[in-house]
Amino acid sequence: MDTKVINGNRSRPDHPPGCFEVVKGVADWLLSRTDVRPRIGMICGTGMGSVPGMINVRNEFAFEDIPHFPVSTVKGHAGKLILGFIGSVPVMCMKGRAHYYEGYDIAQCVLPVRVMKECGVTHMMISNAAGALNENFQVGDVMIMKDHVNFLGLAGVNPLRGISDDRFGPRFLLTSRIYDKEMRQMAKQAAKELGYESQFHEGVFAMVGGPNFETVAECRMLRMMGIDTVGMSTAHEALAGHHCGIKVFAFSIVTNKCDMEYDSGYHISHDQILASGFRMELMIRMWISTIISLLSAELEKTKS
Ligand SMILES: O=P(O)(O)O[C@@H]1C[C@H](O)[C@@H](CO)O1
Ligand SMILES: Nc1nc2[nH]cnc2c(=O)[nH]1
Repeated sequence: MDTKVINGNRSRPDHPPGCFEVVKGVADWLLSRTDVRPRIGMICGTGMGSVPGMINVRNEFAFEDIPHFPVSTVKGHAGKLILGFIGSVPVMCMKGRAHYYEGYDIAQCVLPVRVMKECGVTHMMISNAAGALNENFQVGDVMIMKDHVNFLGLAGVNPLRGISDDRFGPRFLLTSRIYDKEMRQMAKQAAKELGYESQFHEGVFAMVGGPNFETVAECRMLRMMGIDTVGMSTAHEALAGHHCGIKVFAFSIVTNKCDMEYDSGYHISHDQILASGFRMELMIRMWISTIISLLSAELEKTKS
């Protein structure tokens, strides 16, 4: 059998999803088709639809045309990878994502993050649509993630599971500062400059597996744990990014409140979530554009 030795471990013969050789191969495939050498990576979930519109596009690829890339099957997730510039900043932007609940292995879900790193990305912005557990949050608000509870990761559904390859990062990863402090600071400054402060919060996100929305008892449990928003993406991507040394910034777009009462009659649907996200697109676009202006000065300092 044709096996390969990586760091003293014997890998499966078929190159498991997300192994270094596959990631490097995808990065080389992309870099040979573009002149853009990206510094900022973006994963645009629901509500971030207008952000790719800010990009001076050089190259655009459908996820299904990129070797090994997980393809999104969810309404509202366009499934395009864009390379180009926002101002003078070279970016690699995913318009949509593939979620774990769509049936992918968790390592396949984070393959794009590791590809970003191999393409030169140093800073990443990740968004999700989320339900608000914090009673002070309103639909239309944004929560900057200062931390997360990764229910999948805690249960072992973790992109760091399996053979440890030092070319990505360490076997045992410290995650107590997973969300970059300077980027969070810039995001808060940008919200202040734009006069959006009252709609912006900082808090704790929980990633659950989905695709169902939570029961009332689950919502109550999450809130008791000190969690502010809940969604079906992001934590695994942040983990993979932090693991390979990318500075990670992430936020929740509050598209609905979570149902805390049995007789509330409150109804949540994916279409409502898309509609809420759509209404926030302009504000998000202005905010992201301001953050990138603030970040570009820092990127200049570390230009190779
Ligand atoms: O990719 P995100 O997290 O923004 O997608 C949202 C959250 C769920 O996957 C789904 C629920 O409507 O859309
Ligand atoms: N799990 C979960 N994901 C969401 N995405 C958008 N809203 C929600 C929600 O209420 N729960």
